Amino acid sequence: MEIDKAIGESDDKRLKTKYNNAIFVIKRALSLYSMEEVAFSFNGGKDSTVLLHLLRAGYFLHKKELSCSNGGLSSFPVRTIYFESPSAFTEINAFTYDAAQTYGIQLDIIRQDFKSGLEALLKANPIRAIFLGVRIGDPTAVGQEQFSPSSPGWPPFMRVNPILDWSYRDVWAFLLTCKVKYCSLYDQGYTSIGSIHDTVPNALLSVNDTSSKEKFKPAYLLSDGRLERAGRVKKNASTKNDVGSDSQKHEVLLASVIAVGDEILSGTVEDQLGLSLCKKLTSVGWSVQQTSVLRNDIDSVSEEVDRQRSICDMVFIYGGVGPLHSDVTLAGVAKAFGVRLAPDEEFEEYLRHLISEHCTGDRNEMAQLPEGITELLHHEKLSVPLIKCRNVIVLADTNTEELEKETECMTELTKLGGSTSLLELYASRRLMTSLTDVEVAEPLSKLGLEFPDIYLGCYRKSRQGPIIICLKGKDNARIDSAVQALRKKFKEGVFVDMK
Ligand SMILES: Cc1cc2nc3c(=O)[nH]c(=O)nc-3n(C[C@H](O)[C@H](O)[C@H](O)COP(=O)(O)O)c2cc1C
Ligand SMILES: Nc1ncnc2c1ncn2[C@@H]1O[C@H](COP(=O)(O)OP(=O)(O)OP(=O)(O)O)[C@@H](O)[C@H]1O
Ligand SMILES: [Mg+2]
Repeated sequence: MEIDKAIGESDDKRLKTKYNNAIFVIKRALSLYSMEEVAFSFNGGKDSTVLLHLLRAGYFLHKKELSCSNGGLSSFPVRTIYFESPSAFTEINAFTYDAAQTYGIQLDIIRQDFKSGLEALLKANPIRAIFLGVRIGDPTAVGQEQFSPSSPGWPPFMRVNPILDWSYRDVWAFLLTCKVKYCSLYDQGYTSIGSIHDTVPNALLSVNDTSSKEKFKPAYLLSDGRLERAGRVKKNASTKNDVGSDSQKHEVLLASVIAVGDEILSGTVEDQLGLSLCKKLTSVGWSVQQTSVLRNDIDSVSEEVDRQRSICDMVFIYGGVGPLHSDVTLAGVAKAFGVRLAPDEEFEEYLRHLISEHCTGDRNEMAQLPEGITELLHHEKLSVPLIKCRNVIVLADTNTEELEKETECMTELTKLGGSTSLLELYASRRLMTSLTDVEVAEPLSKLGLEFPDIYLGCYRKSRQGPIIICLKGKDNARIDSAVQALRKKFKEGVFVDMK
């Protein structure tokens, strides 16, 4: 078996030890569970590529011990699952499919989020253990051991993590020693690969080059493995420029509003907060790009937050914040940023004042916030500070009065020169006209070209009713000039100012 041979012939003692330990875990799992009861979660990343070859070797050695191996390994009998996502890199997809073909893997493609996909998988198959390429430095590895039952709220299975104790260096030592193929992105400076929305090449591997295109060294040259996730950042400017070129032009900030609540989806509760928030954001000149309602489910939250934070300036999320089992919003936000939830002493102090007598146990679950990315924004009118995780604001409101107060404070914090533009104030004006849409269409689009920095919106309240034109921009003077220019295009008096 070529993998076992390559490691056997290597002089790297550390790698040999790591390999032997991982093989031990794999053989143990293969003797505890039958072939039908195990699965391998493979995603084409470097860690799962390591695991693929360890499993091939481990299976071979396991069979050999049972003396039923004929010495070869033409197909790989462990059920292999791949959660394919539209936001995966094409190179990752291509490598995953390619590896499956090369090593005779029957790949089960799942196009659902992890949790729902696993639920369906376990319902249809007798799977009891799943091999994962999780390593101790991963945010999701916290608290895990080589054999760890799935977390509460997840379908029941054993997570088997044979390379839990492997370092970044061990991973590359293995892949290079065994001379196995890995995804091409790792040769282009990517060191840990998430979705296309949150992954860029690791700047620590950047090569200064005179040509205009930035070049990167391969991943195995990263000297400090602790920084492997340095490329897991929001593609801040570039993503937003790509998707929201409109917003750049109009200089209007883009917002996304996310509600979390099974009861909203089932129609049990009417979502008033979303409506109020959209009104408030629009009134201060923001453009709400999308509103969405999600289930109380960590993966649903993290996937949506991940998507929205890359295309909007600010994401506002509410619902699912608190101590209940269904309160998964903060965990979802943490996961979207690839960090863990960790106790926040400052926040805990506020909560202690607020709910001290209701606190049970020695740990306040509500005081766990996304680690390293959370900023607490204080305002004297708020009993608990606002939670801001980069460009995601987590609102703890339960009704519109609370929301009103919180958004007021956000606006004030900005006026006072707060750390970030939260609800930056914009100028806006609305005009009403009884002209037909055909009459206003062309002059309006010309106006848009003359005033690219002004957002122009149009709507009518009924099919026959008057048309309302909204102008939004950074200052009143610019809006006034645009209104004047519009008026000049028509007879006097056809546009009436609205309050
Ligand atoms: C097969 C499988 C099982 C998982 N089981 C759990 C689990 O029990 N608990 C949990 O919190 N996350 C679980 N996850 C989610 C992972 O912890 C993690 O979010 C995922 O691997 C994505 O990592 P990334 O965001 O760094 O790409 C599981 C994922 C997969 C693919
Ligand atoms: N989309 C997916 N489909 C199947 N398994 C997955 C998926 N995403 C993650 N996993 C499992 O979780 C493990 C950890 O994921 P993680 O992203 O940390 O590592 P990786 O993708 O193997 O390597 P890298 O850190 O370079 O991205 C993977 O090795 C794999 O077992
Ligand atoms: Mg990955």
